[in-house]
Amino acid sequence: MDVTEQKYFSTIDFVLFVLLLVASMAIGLYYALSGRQQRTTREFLLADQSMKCLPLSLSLMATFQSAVAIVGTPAEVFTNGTQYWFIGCSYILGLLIPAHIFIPVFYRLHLTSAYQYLELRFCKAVRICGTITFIFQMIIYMGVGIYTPALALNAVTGFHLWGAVLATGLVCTIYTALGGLKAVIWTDVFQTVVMFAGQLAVIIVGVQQAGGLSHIWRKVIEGNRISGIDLNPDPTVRHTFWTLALGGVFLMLSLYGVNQTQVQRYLSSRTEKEAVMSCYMVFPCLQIALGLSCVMGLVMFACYSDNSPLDNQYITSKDQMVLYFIMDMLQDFSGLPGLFVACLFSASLSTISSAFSSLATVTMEDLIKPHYPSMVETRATLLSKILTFAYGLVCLVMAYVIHLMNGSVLQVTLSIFGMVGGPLLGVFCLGIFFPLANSTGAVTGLVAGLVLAFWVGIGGFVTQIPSITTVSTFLSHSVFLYFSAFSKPVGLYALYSLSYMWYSALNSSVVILIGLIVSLITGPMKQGELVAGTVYPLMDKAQDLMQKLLRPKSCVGSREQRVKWTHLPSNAMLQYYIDIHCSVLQVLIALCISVFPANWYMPGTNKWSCPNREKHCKGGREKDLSTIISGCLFGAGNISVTYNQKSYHLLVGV
Ligand SMILES: O=C(O)CCCC[C@@H]1SC[C@@H]2NC(=O)N[C@@H]21
Ligand code: NA
Repeated sequence: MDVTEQKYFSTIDFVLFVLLLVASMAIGLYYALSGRQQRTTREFLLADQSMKCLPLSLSLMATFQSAVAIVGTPAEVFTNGTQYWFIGCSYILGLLIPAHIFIPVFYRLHLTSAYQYLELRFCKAVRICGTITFIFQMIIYMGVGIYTPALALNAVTGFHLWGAVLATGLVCTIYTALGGLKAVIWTDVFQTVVMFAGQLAVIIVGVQQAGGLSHIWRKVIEGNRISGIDLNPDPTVRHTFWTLALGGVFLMLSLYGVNQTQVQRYLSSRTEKEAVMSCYMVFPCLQIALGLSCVMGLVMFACYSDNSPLDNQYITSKDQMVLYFIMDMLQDFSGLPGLFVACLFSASLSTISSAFSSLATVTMEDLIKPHYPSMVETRATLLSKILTFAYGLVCLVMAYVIHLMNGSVLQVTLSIFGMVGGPLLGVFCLGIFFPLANSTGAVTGLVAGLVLAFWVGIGGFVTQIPSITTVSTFLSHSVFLYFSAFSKPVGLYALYSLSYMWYSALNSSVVILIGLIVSLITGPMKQGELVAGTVYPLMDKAQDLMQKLLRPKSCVGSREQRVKWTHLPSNAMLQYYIDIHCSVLQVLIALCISVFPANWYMPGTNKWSCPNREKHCKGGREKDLSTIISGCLFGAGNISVTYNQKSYHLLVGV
């Protein structure tokens, strides 16, 4: 970044940033000194199982909303348009399945660590593999999480890079190590408020600075940044409706279904019902967070579409775009840059603190306690605190490693989730949905899934690097050039060019497939061998649901079966909630289809019609029959309200 363009922090900006760190530390210390001073592991690691659904839902959302999303999503929208916004469609199934399948299974087994489930269902080896895989995933993720905001801040305001990393890392480690999960959850709540406030303030002022909504809308339409629904089924296309809405479901399940950081929060809630409700309440929070960062990307595009700071070399990577936008457009509003930086670091702190506490929990519960069963509580808690501190230092080292890599932080992060979280999701699904799966199958599947994941993930990464350094990449590159002559990557290159949004789906499916095959070969589990409660009766539940749908009057299933599963939110409300969600989604999709210009994939003709880029395409906007049908299908939102056992269907055709 050239010196003339260097922007500096005003005093009030700096004060706001320091205030955030002090407030976070204060909340952490409050919980360290209040209550029973975090004396037992149940209190330190599970917040005494006293959490209510509101703070839980904000903490659940904050955990996987780090500076990566705050910086990476606007950069994604600025560069590629709003296609990424469709990942919001994956939040419905991505939260409903955890709420009604994973939470009931984990909560009723009274676990502390999600990986205890793997020992109950399979054996200790599977649990250890799962724990180590999780530790690996979260250490990398923490590195990205702590490095991203410091890098962005340094690049634009000259703020000392490692000073910011150290400040964040130390503050976070101290309040997490002292205050435990309760401190982490309440600081997450505070930091979520700062995150939303910061983004909203910047958008409001940014819209005004960019010349108002109508001007922004015109620039964005001209720049074709409002991407409609891209129904292209090709899995190698980076972002399509399918890679985001479907591939995204697997990504969400790996995070909100089986990731220890979230499972620990579900287990820290007072009752199972509170945990389910907190999962439901995450949905609007995630949609707001996604919407705010996408809108910020559009506002940025309206400001810089004709003179992008990337082109004039003011910044080196597109992930610095957001900070540049803040310092360039909002420089005169002293305090606003400071508020946004506080928002950025809130995102970072809330994620890293959650990662620390979950890492300390699994290390304690899965790797240490089994070897020292007679360890007294106070020593175990002290050890957990020391572990938290140790992970803090590991995180700083990881930040340096990330410093050496380069590339879009959002894509790197989601790829890591897919490569590591995907196989973990697979082994949990193998255990929960397939009673015949045995331990050999689980271990083989997990290892095979991880090997494939890294092969495809790194292969995909390598084949995208333009600079050819070693012979092997040279070979792969020249081979790639050879294949690309056919305009469609084939064989290995089809695998390498798979969209990173499919990694979670591919890897979890491979783990399940291999796990089942190996289990069948080595002798499947007998029904009697299963530990009660470790398998979700998918078939009976599906049968129940079908019967309920077909015969709404009669209450299906025997009394104890209904008791077993119906203490979740009452069926009527649940039914209502699900219907409203699906209907709203369908109407939304129909609106997108009918309102926004879209690239239509003409199945069978391998042709595209691109409506508002007349200059490029011949025939203007012709929509083929299948698209119209899909539009109507999506459009017919059927809002069915179930009220005291009678259901009223309101057919909304768009
Ligand atoms: O921001 C991060 O730290 C990670 C990137 C976002 C992770 C996924 S994307 C889908 C879901 N929505 C979120 O806000 N986070 C998760
Ligand atoms: Na966060």
